[in-house]
Amino acid sequence: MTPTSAPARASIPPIEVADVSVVLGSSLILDAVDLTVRGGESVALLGANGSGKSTLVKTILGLLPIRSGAVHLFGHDVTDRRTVPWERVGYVPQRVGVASGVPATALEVVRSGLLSPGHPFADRGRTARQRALEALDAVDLADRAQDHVQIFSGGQSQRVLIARALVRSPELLLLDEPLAGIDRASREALATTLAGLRAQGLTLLTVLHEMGELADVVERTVVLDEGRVAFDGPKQALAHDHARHDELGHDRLDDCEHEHAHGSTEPAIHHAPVLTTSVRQAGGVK
Ligand SMILES: Nc1ncnc2c1ncn2[C@@H]1O[C@H](COP(=O)(O)OP(=O)(O)OP(=O)(O)O)[C@@H](O)[C@H]1O
Repeated sequence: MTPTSAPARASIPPIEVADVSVVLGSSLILDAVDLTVRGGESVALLGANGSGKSTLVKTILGLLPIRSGAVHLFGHDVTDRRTVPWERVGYVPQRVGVASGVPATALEVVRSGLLSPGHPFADRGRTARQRALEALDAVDLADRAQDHVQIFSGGQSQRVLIARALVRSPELLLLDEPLAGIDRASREALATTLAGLRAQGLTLLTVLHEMGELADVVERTVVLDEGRVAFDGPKQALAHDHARHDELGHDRLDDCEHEHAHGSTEPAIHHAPVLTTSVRQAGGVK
């Protein structure tokens, strides 16, 4: 097999979701979803509860059966798991409690990110330790390496999970609701961490309920609505749409839980707004 050349590698999108439908139980959860994320992009995946965000992320990772369409990670079909370069992909699941009753230090949790099928001892040795310390340093927790994760706050736990995802130096990071349930200071620390990763060229796909502190880290937003892509475009276009709430009236915004004062001229970027026809037609929807 001819090795892929560097320019060809660079032009292959980290994520390519083409016309993907997913059925779980007897329900169509994803309906003909298209999503291409190019190298170095930072994309927020927004949508109301149950719109299919986590399902899409798990589908991208090849964890759920695809009814139709195809998902490629770095050009490799995810249904053929053995061919996918998983070391180039990091995943931070929806917070599952980093401690989970297991007495482990932050360093041990992060080292466990080096384990993979066929490499049962990859977390051992000096190099593994060094890599784990570097990953903890990237989330500003190197000084807490020997602390037990049971005593960590929600935000610190989230950063440990990010460090675990970073320990294999991935080029693509998928994060499922990293801001959920953590205090403001931790959210700001996370935003700083992700901004730093983005500056290093990492590709980011982040599931969010609202952009909040991550607004500056995101350049493009994709909104799911009942399993379909309802919007895909620059975050500014979505902010503009949301700022029109007052003109539209709340009967069009029955999914709105945002906190900004209506009547404010400040555009706010939140979770899945009910999109207006104008934005759908303005080229935001693909
Ligand atoms: N294994 C499953 N079997 C059947 N239905 C499922 C399964 N997993 C998820 N669903 C359903 O799929 C829909 C989408 O769920 P998903 O978790 O992807 O939504 P989400 O947008 O991530 O929501 P949230 O913001 O609440 O996390 C929901 O209606 C959910 O109940």
